[in-house]
Amino acid sequence: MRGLTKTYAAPRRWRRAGRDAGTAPVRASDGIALEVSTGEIFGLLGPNGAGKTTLVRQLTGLLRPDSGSITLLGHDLVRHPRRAARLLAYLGQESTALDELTVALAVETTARLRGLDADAARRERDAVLDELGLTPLAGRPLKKLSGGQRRLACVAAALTGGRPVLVLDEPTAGMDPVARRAVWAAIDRRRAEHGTTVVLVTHNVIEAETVLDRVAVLDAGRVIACDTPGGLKATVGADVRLDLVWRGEAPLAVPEIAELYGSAVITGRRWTLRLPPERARAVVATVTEGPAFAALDDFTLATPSLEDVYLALGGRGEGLERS
Ligand SMILES: Nc1ncnc2c1ncn2[C@@H]1O[C@H](COP(=O)(O)OP(=O)(O)OP(=O)(O)O)[C@@H](O)[C@H]1O
Repeated sequence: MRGLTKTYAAPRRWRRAGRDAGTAPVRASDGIALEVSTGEIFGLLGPNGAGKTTLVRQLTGLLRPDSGSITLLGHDLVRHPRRAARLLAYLGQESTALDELTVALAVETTARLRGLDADAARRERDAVLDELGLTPLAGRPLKKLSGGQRRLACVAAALTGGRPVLVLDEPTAGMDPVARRAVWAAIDRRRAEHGTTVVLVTHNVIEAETVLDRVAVLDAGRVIACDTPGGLKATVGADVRLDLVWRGEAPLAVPEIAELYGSAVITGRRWTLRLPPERARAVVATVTEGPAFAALDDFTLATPSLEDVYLALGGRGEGLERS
């Protein structure tokens, strides 16, 4: 992608009414340039409204950019947007098209639509349902599943047909940890066995750190950083994060604790501190004995995460998931 821009006009009826709120056009892609290599698991990370879905809808040929170019496996997708459907599998945020079908039929039909013959489609259906732990739900209509189960069935459909590129918009949203891990493993396996390229939108920092080769951090339609998770983390330096959760009031009578008061980010009973490792060790020694320990409910010490990178780059951390 080169120089991609997309501006959403304010709805005409709002402009006519001359309302102030929401009448400004929104530049949802603001000169985006990204190169994703074959076989890469590439992530788009950012809070609500950062422009991730707008970007993947352009990549999948569903939304025309105002300017810029997109080349996918040698095809110009701005000039020929329909070619995207033959090259990639797209899992959008909402997938209601398959709702009336059973899980098995949804997967099998998708495989057939992607050109597999009847036998191959059935074999692939059985394999992917097994891989994602969906076999017990195979006969249930999607509309009668829980949100997480339905999402998992949609992932199963997206994985069928052996498309060389997968574009997945928050594939694990609403899933429990077992389902999430099954999805991450299935994605990883396709990359290892078939060199599949994956573009994955996520709010989930753990997902980003676990499965992504590289990640682009988006904010207000721009790429504000792009690197491996490790490379991004190295940019925030060696400080570690210490979270202290007090049972009630913080023990400010302990001088070492009172000293930290000014530099802590306080959320209810939780103090979050960013400290050099040496200093963090000294604070841990203080809080694990005497009156400070008596006042302590819980603590965690962690090396920098992508969340820290995101905050250091000026992103708003509240949109990110940490589980
Ligand atoms: N059809 C539309 N018309 C007008 N504005 C839109 C439209 N779709 C999105 N926007 C605006 O464009 C910006 C980017 O939206 P987009 O859906 O791409 O964000 P996102 O990063 O995918 O967010 P989320 O994490 O909530 O899915 C937002 O400010 C949004 O309000």
